[in-house]
Amino acid sequence: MLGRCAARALGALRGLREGAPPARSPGPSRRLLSSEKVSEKDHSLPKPCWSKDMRLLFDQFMKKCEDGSWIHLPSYEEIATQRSQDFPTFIHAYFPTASELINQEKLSQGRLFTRSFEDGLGFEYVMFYNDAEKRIVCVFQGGPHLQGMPGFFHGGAIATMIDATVGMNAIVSGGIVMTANLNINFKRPIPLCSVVLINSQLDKIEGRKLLVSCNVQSVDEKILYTEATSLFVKLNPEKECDVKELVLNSAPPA
Ligand SMILES: CCCCC/C=C\C/C=C\CCCCCCCC(=O)SCCNC(=O)CCNC(=O)[C@H](O)C(C)(C)COP(=O)(O)OP(=O)(O)OC[C@H]1O[C@@H](n2cnc3c(N)ncnc32)[C@H](O)[C@@H]1OP(=O)(O)O
Repeated sequence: MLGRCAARALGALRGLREGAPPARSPGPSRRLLSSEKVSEKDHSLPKPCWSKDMRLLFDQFMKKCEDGSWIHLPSYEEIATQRSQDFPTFIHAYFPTASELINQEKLSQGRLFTRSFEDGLGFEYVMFYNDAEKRIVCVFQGGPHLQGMPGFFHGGAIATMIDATVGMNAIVSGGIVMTANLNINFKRPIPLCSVVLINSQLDKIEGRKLLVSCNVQSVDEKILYTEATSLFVKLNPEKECDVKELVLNSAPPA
């Protein structure tokens, strides 16, 4: 049985994408621009650009999902709740001072950074969650536009995927969190366009703080490329209940 946070985060991930209507149609505070083209594609499913290693690992983990011990996490270009009319309310509740600085039009163009590249050129990845072990494994295939030193991934690209993986682990365990601290040891350079496994583990929850660690390994687990520890902090707990209800429970329009 999934915990409340995990169930809600998974609901938010799947939410509006499975045929369910949005909480309310976009109102004056959240009009879609004509230039907006949001793909509804679940990017965590096999694509022609995925390598043999990536497909093999995807199949292996999907097999592990059959008994329910692992869960495949879908992934879209924007989080489901971002389209809700209530999203600006959500932003304001959590970031009362910063919300004035956010341009609503630009917000409506927001895309998840890791899903904003053309297929195969940037971040191709799929995550699997094990609730009993509080683990998330990310199978990551980086594309040629993530180059740093010629022939290798840019450290910032690796940091991004680590943040996304440990961040997802913290979200499913803690709800709405932000990265407070991320420490990375780059031990070996990662060859460009290779597939790696990012193994993350929730180590501890101390009040609002969640500590998550991870390593990045080659698919045969023989090379340890990177190790990281992170601290996530749950946001604004006093306001969490009502805002979470508002944003995450997508009630159909009356
Ligand atoms: C909307 C619905 C969501 C559903 C999601 C569903 C799907 C998601 C799909 C995709 C998501 C992909 C995942 C991506 C993850 C990426 C995450 C990020 O990159 S976040 C961006 C980078 N981070 C930031 O910008 C954060 C900036 N910092 C802050 O906003 C604040 O500092 C804070 C982290 C929020 C903490 O501030 P706050 O006032 O709330 O807390 P305190 O300062 O009082 O601290 C609390 C506690 O923590 C300790 N702390 C804080 N910071 C640090 C630190 N850097 N190092 C060590 N300790 C720290 C502090 O000492 C306090 O401790 P204690 O209570 O013991 O005193």
